[in-house]
Formats: sequence, C-alpha cells, structure tokens
Amino acid sequence: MTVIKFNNVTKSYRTHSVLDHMDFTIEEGVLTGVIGRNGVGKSTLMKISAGYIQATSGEVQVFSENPFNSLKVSANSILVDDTMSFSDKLSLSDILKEANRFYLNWDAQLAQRLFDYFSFHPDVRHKHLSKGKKSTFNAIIGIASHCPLTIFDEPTTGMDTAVRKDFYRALLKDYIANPRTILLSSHHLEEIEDLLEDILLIHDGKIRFHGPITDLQEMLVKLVGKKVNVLAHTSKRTIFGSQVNGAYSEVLVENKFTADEKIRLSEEGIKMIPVSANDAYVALTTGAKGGIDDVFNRTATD
Ligand SMILES: Nc1ncnc2c1ncn2[C@@H]1O[C@H](COP(=O)(O)OP(=O)(O)OP(=O)(O)O)[C@@H](O)[C@H]1O
Repeated sequence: MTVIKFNNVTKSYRTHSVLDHMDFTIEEGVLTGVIGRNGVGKSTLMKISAGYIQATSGEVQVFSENPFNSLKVSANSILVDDTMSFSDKLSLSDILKEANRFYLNWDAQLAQRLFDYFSFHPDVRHKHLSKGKKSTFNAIIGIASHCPLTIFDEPTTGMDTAVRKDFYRALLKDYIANPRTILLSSHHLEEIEDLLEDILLIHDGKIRFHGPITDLQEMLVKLVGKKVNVLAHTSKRTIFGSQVNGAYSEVLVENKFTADEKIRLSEEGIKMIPVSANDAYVALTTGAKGGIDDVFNRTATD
C-alpha cells in the first residue's frame, strides 16, 4: 500500500521555490532516509507529509487523503522535530501519560524503559531540558507512539555520540519488532546508512535519487590508475570528483561501463573502486560549484 504520494508538487515561500514539481511515492513499512544538503527542503517535505503546511500546487496524498487538516492523517502520524513542544503545566511523566491517551498504539512499557535508561527525572518540565535531552525525550515519544507514519526530522540534534548511537539502535530494534512507515532525515548519512532501506535524495528542488541505498552506492565508481589511461576512459563522462597523485589519478564517475569496457579497464591496470553511499550522496549534490578548496584557489581578480 502507498502511504505517501507526491504528484507534481511544488512549494514556494513567497518567491522562493523550494520543492519543484516533485513526484514520488513511499510504500507502507519502509524506513526511508530523507537526505539532502542544508536548506534543500527536507523539513518542508516532511511538514507537508504530516499535514502541518500545504503545498503551493500539485497533489499530496497520505493514507489516500490530502494530509492538510486531515483527522485520519493526524491520528495516524507523528512528526518529531526540534520544534516539538508541550504544555508547561505538564511534567515529563504527565506527558507520557497524555501520550498514552493520545496515541492509539502507544507502548507505555517501552516509553518508561527508555525514559529510565536515559535517566530522565519525572518531575522536570520539557522546556527546562537541555537541547540534547529534549531531542532524546522527543525521540522516545516518536518511537513509543508506534504511529503507522512516523517522521523524524533531524531527531538527533544536540545528542552526544553515545546517545545518537543508542537512539538509532532503539529505533532499529523497535522497527524490526513493529514495522511501520518511517521517514528519517539526517545530515549524517554515514551514521544511518546501516539502518535505512531506501533513500530519498533531494537536490535543487527535485528528487535526485529514490531507491535502495545499495543502488545509490552503485551509481558511482572510483577509477584509480595511471593518469593518461584514466583520462582516456573518463574524458567524455560526467566527472563528480578527481584527485591527482603524481602519475596516478582517481576519478569519480557514473558507474555505466559495459562488460567490454570493464575488461579494457582491467587490462590497462585501472581499478574500479566502490564508493560509500555517503560519498555518492556528497558527490551527487556538490554540483558545479566544485569543492571548498575552489574558494581558496580563486585569485583576487576572479
Ligand atoms: N516558513 C518559511 N518561510 C520562508 N522560508 C522558509 C520557511 N521555511 C523554510 N523556508 C526556506 O525554505 C528552504 C528549505 O527549508 P527547509 O527547512 O525545508 O530545508 P532543510 O533541507 O530541512 O534544511 P536543513 O538541512 O538546514 O535543516 C530554506 O531556504 C528555508 O530558508
């Protein structure tokens, strides 16, 4: 079953276009990483999916309904982000009790075990938590709610490394025990790549890639060999990055080589080295500006 469907969706804030005629579908029970560089529109896409804001044009369907003002969508989804707030009148333990009343599939035992594991004090108010503790508490709500559509937007903001690891492990264990549709955005793809099934990669307002993480890895390959030989095989291809080490060079290109070409590469001593999903993501989203080194390589007259 399709849980989220974007059909020709655009979103602009005044004159600033963020999502540009976007089409994609998210199927039930898949854990998808929403990946993209800063300001590319990940939160915007997630807020539209949760029904918090409306698209400017196009059709959005979540559980077969327009999510904006949809009771069905609010009852079956949760969006965890750093703007999540709770009434100052409630202590943390009151919030857990309220969550028990509010979320149909709430797992009170799991919530309490995570609450104790992360050493929360029941009487504290949410607004008095530190940044990392706030994120951890919000993540507990997100995990224990067991909502059919669970959306985590940068859930680990402020968490230290150990807590981030614990959170991802808790999420994975709980997802295996209670499969549901999860969207998870993060700037640290390398930290979550073992967790994800699919990746939705946003770039320049469009979906640059959507599919299994292994397919993303296989989109690019690094050729390493003698400079002249590597150049002969890459000069007519789109190059995503290169590095020269003396007579040798490494060039990152699209992994579109025929069986014959692969044999020739091997005969010429050129190695084809797989890249990580994170390297592929960075290469595919770096664009024509080049790398940070280019900023320093410019002369004063440029
Ligand atoms: N309410 C708003 N009004 C005007 N512009 C906005 C609003 N919300 C977001 N934007 C702009 O839309 C663009 C996308 O923002 P969004 O927060 O969706 O990106 P993001 O990919 O989640 O960013 P980050 O990775 O930095 O968190 C940004 O340029 C942002 O400044």
